[in-house]
Amino acid sequence: MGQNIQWYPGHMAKAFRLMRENLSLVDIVFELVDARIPMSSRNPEVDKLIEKKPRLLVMTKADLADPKETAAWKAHFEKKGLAVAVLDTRGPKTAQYITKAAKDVLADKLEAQEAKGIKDRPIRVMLAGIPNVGKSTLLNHLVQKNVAITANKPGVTKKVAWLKTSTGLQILDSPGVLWPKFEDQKIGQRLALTGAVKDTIFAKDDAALNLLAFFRDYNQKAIIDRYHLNDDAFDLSDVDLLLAITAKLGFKDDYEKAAIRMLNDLRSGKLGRYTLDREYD
Ligand SMILES: Nc1nc2c(ncn2[C@@H]2O[C@H](COP(=O)(O)OP(=O)(O)OP(=O)(O)O)[C@@H](O)[C@H]2O)c(=O)[nH]1
Repeated sequence: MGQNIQWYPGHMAKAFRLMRENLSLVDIVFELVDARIPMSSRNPEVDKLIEKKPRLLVMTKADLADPKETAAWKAHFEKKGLAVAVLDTRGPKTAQYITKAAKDVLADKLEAQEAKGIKDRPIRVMLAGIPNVGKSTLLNHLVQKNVAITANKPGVTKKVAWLKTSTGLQILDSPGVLWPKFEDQKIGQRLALTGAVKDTIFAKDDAALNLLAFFRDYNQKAIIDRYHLNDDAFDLSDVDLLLAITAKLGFKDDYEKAAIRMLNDLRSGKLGRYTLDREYD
């Protein structure tokens, strides 16, 4: 994985096909979404793709998101019938927590297996999500000892690699990469602010102006404190505010440099916890 991917219809069709092929091999899909953008980081096609396969919606990066909003989103998804796990992926209890959540989703199936005398069969999992949502981090965290086991994929000679967790899961070595919804401008802006899409697609100063517009409604104090501005700084327009911050940072009139600093501050949590998606559809 690594670099963010630019999506074209051909890429999308291929990613879709790869996921669909592997779907029959697993018991459950972990659909990862970024807790700061639980709607914007979801793929519109995912319901159609996963269909009736058991699913756990995993909200990653919860340590960066606003806890009140995360709770509201969790309740919203649960109301729609989805099982939800909320994570700081790097937390010490991740493996136990996520395993229990998966077992809860599969409770009926596991009970039926037990009635037939099948015990301790591993639960096979596919991770799926848009770039940068935390798929590799979760995988690495779950699989502490890198024990890869391979098995023949039915019907094809290609081997499938499974990674074992200490908690009885087997995770498909290659996560499903889903594409975000670039078409909607508002969603594109939020993907850019959280770093989910390549920086080069967006003008940094536009992104910084979006950031300021968001904090104008959300939390002016976070900006005022971080950049040592006057209490009435938000009387300025977003553009003048960006210039004021540029000057405060000592960058003279290089507002692009200031914009980069602000985006880094936002993404690393230096402007506090925040959730950009706040309308529940
Ligand atoms: N703060 C925080 N950072 C996280 C969390 N999960 C992942 N990250 C960070 O997010 C970045 C992206 O994580 P990856 O695991 O590479 O994401 P990915 O989905 O595999 O990304 P692609 O390879 O682009 O598909 C990394 O810098 C991680 O350290 C989390 O729960 N909290």
